[in-house]
Formats: sequence, C-alpha cells, structure tokens
Amino acid sequence: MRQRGFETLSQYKGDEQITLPNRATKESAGYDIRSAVSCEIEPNEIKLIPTGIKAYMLHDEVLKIYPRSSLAIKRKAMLANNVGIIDADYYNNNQNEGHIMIPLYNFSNNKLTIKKR
Ligand SMILES: O=c1ccn([C@H]2C[C@H](O)[C@@H](COP(=O)(O)OP(=O)(O)OP(=O)(O)O)O2)c(=O)[nH]1
Repeated sequence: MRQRGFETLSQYKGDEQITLPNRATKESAGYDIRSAVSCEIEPNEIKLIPTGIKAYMLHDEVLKIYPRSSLAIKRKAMLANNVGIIDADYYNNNQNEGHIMIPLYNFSNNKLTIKKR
C-alpha cells in the first residue's frame, strides 16, 4: 500500500485532467507541481494558484513546498509565504478536500503569465 502520494481533486477529474506532480529526473530532490489554470499575475500582486491536487501522507508527516530557483531568477516571482506547509490532516478536509494552493508573488514590473501544464 502506498503511504504517501498525490491525487487529483474531484472537481478536476474528467474533462479537466491534470498532471500529478513528478520528479523531473530520477534523482530530483522534489516533485514539480503544476498550475491547474492559466492566468496572469499583475506586478506586485499575490495570486493564489490552484493546483488541482491533494496529497496524502502518514499522520506524522508534512509536505513542504519550495520554489524552483528558476521561479525567481527567470520569472521574478516567489512564494508569498516562502515555504508552503501542507499538514497531513489537510487531505480530504471538509472545506476544500485538501486542495493545495500556491500563493505566488510577482515582484517584477511586468505582468507574469502562468500556464496550465
Ligand atoms: O502554500 C500553502 C500553504 C498551506 N496550504 C494549505 C495546507 C495547510 O495544511 C493549510 C494550512 O496551512 P498553514 O497551517 O500554513 O496555515 P495557517 O497560516 O495556520 O492558516 P489556517 O488558519 O488556514 O490554518 O493550508 C496550501 O494549500 N498552500
């Protein structure tokens, strides 16, 4: 039995099929998480980006979300909360089923285009 992993949120199943996070290479330290929508972030704006995924894990575990370095260097954006902490009991919670959201801050002077992947 798998002890930890990602699942697609109910509302994104079917037509809006999304790609679950995966390692870019065999030994990548983390899993790349994608945006479930295409959108734009204005300069100096923080936008909550839906991922369409939830994560299950053991009760004493935590999922941490860090930015890829290219996010700051190439896109001039960052995680508004620096590190996202996903609690084990966030999975399947009654409010939003455990939907992982990414608060992105555009610190550039230009509009940032986010593409659904
Ligand atoms: O980048 C993030 C950070 C958190 N969360 C979700 C998962 C986490 O389990 C929940 C609560 O996060 P946290 O404990 O960091 O939030 P808080 O500041 O304590 O606020 P809350 O009052 O919502 O618990 O929000 C995300 O989807 N993305």
